[in-house]
Amino acid sequence: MDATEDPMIRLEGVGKTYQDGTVAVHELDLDVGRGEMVTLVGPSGCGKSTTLKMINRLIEPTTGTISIDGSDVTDADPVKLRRNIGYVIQQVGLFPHQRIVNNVMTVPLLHGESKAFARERAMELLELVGLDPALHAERYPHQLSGGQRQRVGVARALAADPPVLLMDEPFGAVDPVVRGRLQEEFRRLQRELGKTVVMVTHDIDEAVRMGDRVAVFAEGGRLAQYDVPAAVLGSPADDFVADFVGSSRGIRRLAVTPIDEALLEPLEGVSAGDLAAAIDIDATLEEALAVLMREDKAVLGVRRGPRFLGVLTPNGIHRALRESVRSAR
Ligand SMILES: Nc1ncnc2c1ncn2[C@@H]1O[C@H](COP(=O)(O)OP(=O)(O)OP(=O)(O)O)[C@@H](O)[C@H]1O
Repeated sequence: MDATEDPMIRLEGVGKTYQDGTVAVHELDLDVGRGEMVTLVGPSGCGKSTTLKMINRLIEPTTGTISIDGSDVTDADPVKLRRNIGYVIQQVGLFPHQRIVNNVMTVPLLHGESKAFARERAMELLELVGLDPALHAERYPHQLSGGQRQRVGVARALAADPPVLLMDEPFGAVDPVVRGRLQEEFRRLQRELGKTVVMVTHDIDEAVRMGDRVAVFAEGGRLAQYDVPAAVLGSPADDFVADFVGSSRGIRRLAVTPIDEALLEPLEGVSAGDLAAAIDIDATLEEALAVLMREDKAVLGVRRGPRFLGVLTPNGIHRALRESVRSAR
């Protein structure tokens, strides 16, 4: 996919200066491809939320243009526009006195669907986001955990089947373990459904794990770098980005670097006691290392489906990291 050719979302020269003179976003150009997931990351106050809210016109830009699927958003009726863009925020904003199923049904009902259809759709969506409708549909929001409420928020945002989803720190309020699982599941769901997603986070780990591309914002709403995770980690555009991604970026790269078949070595000569269970070639180096550590082994088998391809050694992991730093430059 070439994200630049026919983007789903295009921001051109977009700026926002608030009435008190605060420049929240400065001359921003940003394209998001169809089906792409882009993360906006940066320190507090650098204009990430403002950028997101300009896309669905919760905030009007002072300069520049924003288009979705080729149409200028300023020409659209804001209410209609927002109905066609899913929006997930940290404090989900569920209606406290409505059952979970009714919370999700709201959106299809707003679109004029029948009650029966809306209910059926809500049940499907709850299942899709990993909540058992039989257990959770009839509960009230306060009877759910924070992570479960976040799932309901995602289900509700997906209810109108919008092509675009905007998410503002959607997993910020849940504990790290639940958060990791939600991130992983959401990413799978996003790929499966082919949604175009823009997600704000202040967490660089979350940004590089989840984004196809990462936009790093600096103070004053300046876009410091916009690139694939491996490039942001491997060759930061300037000192600000280098500092922001931090000194542990070598380690972070593990999460975004796939296992390359060229790194594998033959099985011959590896003693059975050193060999960990085989992992699929689609896994990342981080997952490979996790298996090695969990099983306390030195060498890892790698397969594609049922076919055994070879073994990955610590030496191979090291080479892969070096290679991915070089290719990101
Ligand atoms: N209504 C407003 N009036 C004036 N300044 C505002 C207003 N809303 C936001 N700002 C300022 O604009 C800048 C960008 O805010 P924004 O919320 O977009 O940042 P952010 O990157 O999302 O921050 P955080 O990570 O803390 O949520 C900040 O300096 C903020 O104080």
